[in-house]
Amino acid sequence: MKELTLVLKLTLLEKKDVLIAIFFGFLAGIAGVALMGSSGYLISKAALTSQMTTLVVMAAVLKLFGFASALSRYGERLYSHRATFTMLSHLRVSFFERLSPLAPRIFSKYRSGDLLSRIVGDVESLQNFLLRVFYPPVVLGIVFLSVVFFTSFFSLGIAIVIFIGMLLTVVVVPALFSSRKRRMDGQVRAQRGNLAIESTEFLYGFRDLKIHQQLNAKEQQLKSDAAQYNEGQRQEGLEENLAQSMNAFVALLVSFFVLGVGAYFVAAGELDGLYLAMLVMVSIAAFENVAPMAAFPTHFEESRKAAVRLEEIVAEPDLPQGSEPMPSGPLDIRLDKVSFQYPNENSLALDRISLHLLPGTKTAIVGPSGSGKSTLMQVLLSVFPLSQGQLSIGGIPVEALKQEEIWQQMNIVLQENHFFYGTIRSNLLVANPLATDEQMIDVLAKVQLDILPLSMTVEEKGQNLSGGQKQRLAIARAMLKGKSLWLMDEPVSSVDSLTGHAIYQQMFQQHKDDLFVIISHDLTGLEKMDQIIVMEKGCIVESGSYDELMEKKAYFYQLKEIENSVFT
Ligand SMILES: Nc1ncnc2c1ncn2[C@@H]1O[C@H](COP(=O)(O)OP(=O)(O)OP(=O)(O)O)[C@@H](O)[C@H]1O
Repeated sequence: MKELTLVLKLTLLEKKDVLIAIFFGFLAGIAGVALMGSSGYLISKAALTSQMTTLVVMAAVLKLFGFASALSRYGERLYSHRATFTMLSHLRVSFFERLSPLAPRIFSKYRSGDLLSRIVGDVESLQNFLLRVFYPPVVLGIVFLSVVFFTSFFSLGIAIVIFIGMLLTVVVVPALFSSRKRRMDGQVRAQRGNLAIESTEFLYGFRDLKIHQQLNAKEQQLKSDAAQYNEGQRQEGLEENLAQSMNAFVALLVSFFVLGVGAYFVAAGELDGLYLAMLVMVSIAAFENVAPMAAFPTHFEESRKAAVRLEEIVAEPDLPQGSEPMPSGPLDIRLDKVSFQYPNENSLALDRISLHLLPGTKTAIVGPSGSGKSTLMQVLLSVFPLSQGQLSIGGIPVEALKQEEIWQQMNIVLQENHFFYGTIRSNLLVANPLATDEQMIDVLAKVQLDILPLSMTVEEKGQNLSGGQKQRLAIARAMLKGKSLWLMDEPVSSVDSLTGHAIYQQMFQQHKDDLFVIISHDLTGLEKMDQIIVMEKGCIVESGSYDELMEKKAYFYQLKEIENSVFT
């Protein structure tokens, strides 16, 4: 139950609706029982009396109970569903708020299909929490206790039979089916997750699967996963029907028992025969609503598992966040023996990196593939928590700063940049919502992209732009942001070298006082950089200006020699 605390708390935010739903649920249940009971009484009374007025009054009362039952059921449905959907919206908002800070790291742990299945499927499953787990037992319990109390005035024996029947149908039968269900439920949930994972991979990788002629094989796999999931759901449905039928059967047996015991008491002179039909009808009506209780363990287990699966995603400790404001003025970045290890990896991706990056300087980070350059960039962006060491910006440790404030101060261009469906204008406004058309045209010109009109449509993920155009649009976006810390990971790798160098020249000339950190595979043009950091296997193996490193004739010099030999 502990796992459902958050859902319960969010449900109780709509306390008023929940209480009204319980009240109407009780009213509908008790009116239904009263309707059946009074009809039983009316039948007996009609057989024994010829007094018309009594019969007319009884018939009117019957009608009243009928109306009351229907209206109360409507009220119950209205308020319980309103409370449920409001709770779901609270849950989605609270889940999203906790998920969004984890977004940069989340895919190292979960596949997107799995995330989708959890976010959509599990949140959806929790709609059953109020409707089938929380309030029906409360309503049923109150209705049953009222019925037991009422029948005890006529016959204690019958009241005890109904009470035992209640224990059987509300507790014993559901408990018998719950362990079978628990086993089955785990399988169906895994099958659903699997299907979601395979479907998203199929969609993401459609082009590559087609190129490599693997589409049919993957399609077959998907069909077999879907068939397994369908079969699992079918079995689950059968099991649920079996449990409900069993419960209805036990309820009917109890009503027969009430009839038998009642008849015995009438024969023994312990019960007035006038009330026998009424008590049997009361019992039938009270047990009428009990069949869905067989599904209670199913829904309880489903809600519990859904809550656990959702909590698993967001339970990951968030990065420590402080509240210190970002210092104003030029900012420096200092790394002091910073190490970083990816979760579930054995070796360090960054090993005791120490660096001091000053305002007004340009630093290039170079090194072979897999040496840790992008990881260093992610650490500078404070996306990952450090395994060891300290990172400070403007003299303040990053743990003391708010993550959003850190990003607020940075012009960031990553290897892969996202473009939204919209226009060039709307994609530029992401960086600076207040930018004017003139400013946007100006930055487009600086990255030599002014042939693209601001109103041009950008398709999803920028599919209608070339690789180089996307990179230049990302740089234009960073320029528009206009902050003093520039972090760029291979920003012009898909741009021809002439245009790439012209863009760098523009940036460096226009932003002389800013701090630039640029990851580059390309070793040409690094003469303009103030500092070059050479990385290998997560360590800094060399650093210095271009001339210093060339003079040293060590690692960087050798890389340069290899590059020259390849291109000459
Ligand atoms: N999300 C991740 N989870 C686990 N290990 C990772 C992850 N990302 C990178 N690594 C590992 O960390 C090491 C450094 O990778 P990184 O991407 O920083 O290298 P890089 O120098 O930027 O490479 P490239 O030049 O090819 O982009 C590599 O061994 C890589 O396998």
